Amino acid sequence: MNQSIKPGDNPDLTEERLSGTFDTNSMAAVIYGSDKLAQRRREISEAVSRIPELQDSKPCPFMTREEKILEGSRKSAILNRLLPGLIDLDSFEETVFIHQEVIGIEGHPLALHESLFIPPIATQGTDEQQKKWLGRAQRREIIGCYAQTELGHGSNLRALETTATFDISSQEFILNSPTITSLKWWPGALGKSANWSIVIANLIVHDKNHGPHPFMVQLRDEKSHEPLPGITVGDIGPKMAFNGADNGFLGFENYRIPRENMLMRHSKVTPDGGYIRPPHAKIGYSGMVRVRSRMAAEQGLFLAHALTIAVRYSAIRRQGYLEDRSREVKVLDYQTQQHRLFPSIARAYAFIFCGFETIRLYDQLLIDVQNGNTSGMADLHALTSGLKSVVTHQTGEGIEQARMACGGHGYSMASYISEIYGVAIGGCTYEGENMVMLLQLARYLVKSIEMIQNGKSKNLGPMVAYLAANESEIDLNLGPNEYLKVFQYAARSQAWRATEKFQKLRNSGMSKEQAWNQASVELTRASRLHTRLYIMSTFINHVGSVVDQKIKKVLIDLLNVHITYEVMDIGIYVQGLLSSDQMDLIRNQLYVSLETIRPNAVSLVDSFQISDMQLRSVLGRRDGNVYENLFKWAKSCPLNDKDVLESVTKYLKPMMDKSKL
Ligand SMILES: CC/C=C\C/C=C\C/C=C\C/C=C\C/C=C\C/C=C\CCC(=O)SCCNC(=O)CCNC(=O)[C@H](O)C(C)(C)COP(=O)(O)OP(=O)(O)OC[C@H]1O[C@@H](n2cnc3c(N)ncnc32)[C@H](O)[C@@H]1OP(=O)(O)O
Ligand SMILES: Cc1cc2nc3c(=O)[nH]c(=O)nc-3n(C[C@H](O)[C@H](O)[C@H](O)COP(=O)(O)OP(=O)(O)OC[C@H]3O[C@@H](n4cnc5c(N)ncnc54)[C@H](O)[C@@H]3O)c2cc1C
Repeated sequence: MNQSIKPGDNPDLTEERLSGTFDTNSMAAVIYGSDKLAQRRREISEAVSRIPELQDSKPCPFMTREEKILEGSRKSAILNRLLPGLIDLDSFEETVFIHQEVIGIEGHPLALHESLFIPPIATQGTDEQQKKWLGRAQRREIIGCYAQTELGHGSNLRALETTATFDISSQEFILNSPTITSLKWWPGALGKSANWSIVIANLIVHDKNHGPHPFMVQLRDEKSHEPLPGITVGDIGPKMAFNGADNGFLGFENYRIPRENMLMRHSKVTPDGGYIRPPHAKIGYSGMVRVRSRMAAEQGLFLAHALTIAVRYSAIRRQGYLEDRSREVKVLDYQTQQHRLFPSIARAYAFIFCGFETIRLYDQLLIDVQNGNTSGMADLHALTSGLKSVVTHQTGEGIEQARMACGGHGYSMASYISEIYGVAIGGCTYEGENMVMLLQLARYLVKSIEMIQNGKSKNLGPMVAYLAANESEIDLNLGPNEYLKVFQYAARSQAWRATEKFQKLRNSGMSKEQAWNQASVELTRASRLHTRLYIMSTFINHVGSVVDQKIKKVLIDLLNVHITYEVMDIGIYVQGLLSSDQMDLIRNQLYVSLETIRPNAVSLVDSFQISDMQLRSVLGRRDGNVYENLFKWAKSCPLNDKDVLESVTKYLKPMMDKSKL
């Protein structure tokens, strides 16, 4: 049963919901990992909807940037007061969820406090440092951000220029931004809101540069909020989206902090200027791995937002005819519309399933690292580097298709899809530019193939074991596991092709760096295929583990959309494996699977259970009453406050008057 049906809804949408074959609350439990977690989301949405001061003061598209920041701060402050009665304060998921519900996706002053400021203190701070700052941060007595990227460098962390020089005599670090390009640039909440920051700076002791390390740095006076002497700070200006956040710039001039402000759980500077190395050279990068490990689920949900809007709207939008000339059809009945939307629904489910898996893997790694075992770091770094890149890219594509699927109204901010798109595609850049991260995964793939070449296949981890197989024929009776083999073939042959290209260039006498650069397009292709294979295999395993038979049936239908679409999409890589007859068969299976999923399309997006408040879309309203509300929305546009604007009285009217003879 679809739990979204209510009296007064658009009958076309009710019809869709009645045709669903499964219970949407049960599907939500599978999406979010348990009935309890799904139920908590519903309870929080319900509780928030009853609190008048948490409602939007006006639609976000009608707000200026200053109003967005003000509104985000107003709601953050109210939430901080109300949170203990609304959520489990120890749950990061609930904290993120309630902020997104109440404030939305356009960013706010605390958006990075929970995800980038608190975690480094908790994982890289010593027990004393945690005692000093963690409680204050959690109670929000201080607001923090994460300042790593600089005007001149974001990707290449080795080239960061900010310095933290240890002064033994005063037992302080002296922070400096020696050049214009060394200004910190981009950190969210830095511009106007944060008064503390984790700052990544090159640690210099006795004239030796030990590379980037994290420091706790106070930026603003805790009473006046004025920048402290030696600090230059401000907002970097409007962005493509995410304008409720104040991304900022930051410079230091001989700014001193106590020795105890370097986060010293792993690397240490002793009072006499001794340097103690961390147990793994890249342990300081683990905050980034944490965020990347959460991005697949986060992005899957961005895609889910856009699809909820586009699928619901496509079910109430009637345009053109099929057989019956007496009534126009729902645009959702067109095969092209289904082909545009349904594979993305499948991807959204796949990304969320994968995303919860990588969050679990990260949590396990954290425990291992705290116990001194860093052996899993390289694997998770490679996995999350590829996953964040593929998922953000495909999410962006899917959201843009969802916008176009809504025709003209998709282009209006009333659909809200452009904001979702703008925020989501930021993910292609932040936490590691996608190409750069694909190349990180490629290093891992090349190393794996080199192990095979050196006769050490048995040392390969489970995620790359397929690289050593030798599949060259596929059974025509294609089930999920055969599709997986097709994908393995594609990923494997591309990984070998790219590696061999790199090796050939090396053998021709080229330097490692040049050879890598000349092979890099092929290498990024290998990384994408490897990651898409991982997503597919996680999806298959997840569906296999579902117990509720009605849910399992529809997930198998969705999986069929996914695997057929994905294999068609990589046709060029499987030409040596599949005949044109086999490709035709797969193409037809895709069309059949689109038809099979059609009656459940609305129920599948309803199962994401994204409330109207969170969706902030006139087109995507749960009740489907779009047209009257679009008219209401347009009338409430501030431009319509007056019939005759100054633009007319001051310029257009005099121009027209002058033109009259
Ligand atoms: C309360 C409110 C809560 C929630 C808010 C609610 C609603 C919000 C709604 C929506 C949110 C939406 C959007 C969010 C908005 C904003 C964005 C958020 C965050 C963005 C933050 C940032 O962007 S922070 C900056 C991130 N920067 C980067 O990612 C930089 C990328 N570069 C790098 O990571 C590195 O430079 C590098 C990895 C590319 C290269 O590093 P390096 O040169 O040092 O290494 P090498 O390439 O030489 O590699 C050497 C070997 O090291 C291995 N390696 C590298 N990294 C790691 C690692 N992390 N772990 C393990 N191993 C690693 C590498 O593989 C090499 O190994 P070899 O064996 O091959 O030698
Ligand atoms: C919305 C948003 C929020 C952000 N929030 C934060 C934050 O809170 N804190 C923070 O510190 N930073 C933040 N950032 C910054 C972000 O992390 C960086 O912008 C990102 O890591 C990319 O670095 P870059 O800007 O230097 O890109 P560049 O590296 O300059 O990328 C430009 C081009 O060069 C290519 N390129 C670069 N290096 C290589 C290479 N080795 N091989 C091949 N191609 C390469 C890239 O692929 C890209 O096409 C944020 C950015 C955005 C957009």
